[in-house]
Amino acid sequence: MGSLSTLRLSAVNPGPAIGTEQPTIRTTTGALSFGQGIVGVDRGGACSLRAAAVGPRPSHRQSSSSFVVSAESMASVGMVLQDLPRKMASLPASTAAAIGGFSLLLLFAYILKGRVGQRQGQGRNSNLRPLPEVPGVPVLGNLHQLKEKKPHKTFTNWAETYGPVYSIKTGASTIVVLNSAEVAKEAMVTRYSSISSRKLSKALDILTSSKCMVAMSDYDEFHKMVKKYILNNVLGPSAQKRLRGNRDNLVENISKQLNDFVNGHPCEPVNFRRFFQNELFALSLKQALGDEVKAVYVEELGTTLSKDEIFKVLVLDMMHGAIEVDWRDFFPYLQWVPNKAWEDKIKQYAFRRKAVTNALIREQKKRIATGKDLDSYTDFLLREAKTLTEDQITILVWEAIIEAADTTLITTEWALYELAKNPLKQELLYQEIQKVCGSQKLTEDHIAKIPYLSAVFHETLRKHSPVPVVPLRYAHEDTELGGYFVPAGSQIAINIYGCNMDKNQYENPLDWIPERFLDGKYDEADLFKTMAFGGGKRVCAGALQASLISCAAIGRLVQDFEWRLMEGEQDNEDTISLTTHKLHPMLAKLKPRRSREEIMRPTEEVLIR
Ligand code: HEM
Repeated sequence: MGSLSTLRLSAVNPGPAIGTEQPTIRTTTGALSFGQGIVGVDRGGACSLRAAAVGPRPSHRQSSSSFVVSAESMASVGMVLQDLPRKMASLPASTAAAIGGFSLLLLFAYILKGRVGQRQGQGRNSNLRPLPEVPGVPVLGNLHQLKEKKPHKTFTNWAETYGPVYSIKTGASTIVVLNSAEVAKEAMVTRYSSISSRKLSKALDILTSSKCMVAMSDYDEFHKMVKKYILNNVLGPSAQKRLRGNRDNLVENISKQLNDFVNGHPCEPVNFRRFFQNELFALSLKQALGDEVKAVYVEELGTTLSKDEIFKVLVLDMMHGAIEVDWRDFFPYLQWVPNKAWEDKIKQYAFRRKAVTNALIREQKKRIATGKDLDSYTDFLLREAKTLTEDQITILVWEAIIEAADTTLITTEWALYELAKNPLKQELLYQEIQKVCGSQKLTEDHIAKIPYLSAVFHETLRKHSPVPVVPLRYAHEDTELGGYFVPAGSQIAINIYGCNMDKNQYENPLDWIPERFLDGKYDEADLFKTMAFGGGKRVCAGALQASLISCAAIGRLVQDFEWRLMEGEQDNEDTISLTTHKLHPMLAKLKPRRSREEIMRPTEEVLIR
């Protein structure tokens, strides 16, 4: 999919939730509240995050085949662009010559198109202002200015000059970039009916099997159905309650492993990511499949893969695949130029992902055939999702795995980094924890009683927004944003990082100050204080799980250990990848605050609530 011709306009038909169980969370009345946008707000302020129904749009995916990718792993077009100049340089000579021969023609077409476009835009809606444009060069537009690896930062810098809403050109495409919470909210909520679809890069089209997953689909019947499935079975409040044991085990295991490591290697720094990543991946497999996975035989590859190798195929390789550049994305009129090596590479990623996910599902089918049912997404999909094809089930199971395995890690690592860097704030958090927990081990039951813990979590999401740019949306009809005219065919980049760095919204936005969320402006239970989870009908389905895991882990690991950064780690804040992975894993020195026996003893039943 992904071609314009398949987009259909559909009138918004606001309706009740569609049996989808969405987290019910109190929302703030503060400036960042999406109120009626995300959902309906009741009089008491309780806000249930329901996806309102939109007029039916036929699903084109019922028979599509098998490729996927995660929302978090495909955030920004700018990241995709980072490699473009290198890729162009490595083109075969014949291709390069063909492109060179076309450049004059393209230049002419570009100028002509720009003029006509301007006239059309003004003619169509003369009441609205034209968008400010970041000056670029003919043909490339602003592509050459997005070479560096952090487009969200470039976008934020441009906002200083051009304001919170402006347009850029990436080759032949126009992208409207939004950098303030107010205008982002307008795009996600008020104007959603005009910009509810996505136009994917070639790589993403292959890897998502033409938008065949919750996070990458257009807002249609398929999306509503599969979002309901994932919420009811994995991510909604009831499912999270049922799956609580997995999260408790994760926190318990990490604390014990860190303690063993510190006792066994007292002089070595701790690479927290190594422990957390492993446990988080185990949890994501358990939630998706029901069983623990140590290894799996993959018939199509003729080999048995270990858990680490499965992680590589299902998570790491797919992240790389998602940012592979096909320069033809920016110059659709050059689609005819072959790029076979590139296509083969992406298809290979997709093939391996499908083979491994199918092997994992096959194991569960064997289990189910013995009469052993488990509370898992796979069990549900195989049993109940009769309208889905086998390939679609493969993709949806894979989606649940990759989405759980990445962004929660990023948030937790950055939070512990900030706490290790700020000993006074860490001490404050520790004191708050002890006041509430005493000699009990901190669990999820304590989180609501420790506002400073929640403030640490939200301030980390704000400063280190794990998905810095929302996967691009697409305006399928003329619309407006921030009082500017936005022509049909524009792509919309919501720069979450830019919104969270807005000086009008946050004082000293570059500083990490959890206290800013304790000043009474924000409802403590509001999961959406910052823009980090997006908003509106496409709000992150995993926000509840991410906050439970991250808060419980941060709290417990500060309760059990004193964290200090290793020498030289103070300003090690560089990021990599589409999500804001810390480029260098945090290296910390840990000092246990309790005896080994205390850390190893099982967690007590907690009777708070
Ligand atoms: C701190 C952690 C996380 C952050 C910051 C985050 C952020 C986001 C953002 C910004 C979006 C895009 C919203 C849009 O397109 O407007 C999104 C979508 C989504 N996320 Fe997350 N996410 C996190 C964790 C998770 C987890 C743990 C899961 C699942 C296990 C998950 C599942 C999803 C799904 C299914 C969607 C698509 C929702 C839709 O299109 O309707 N996320 N997330």
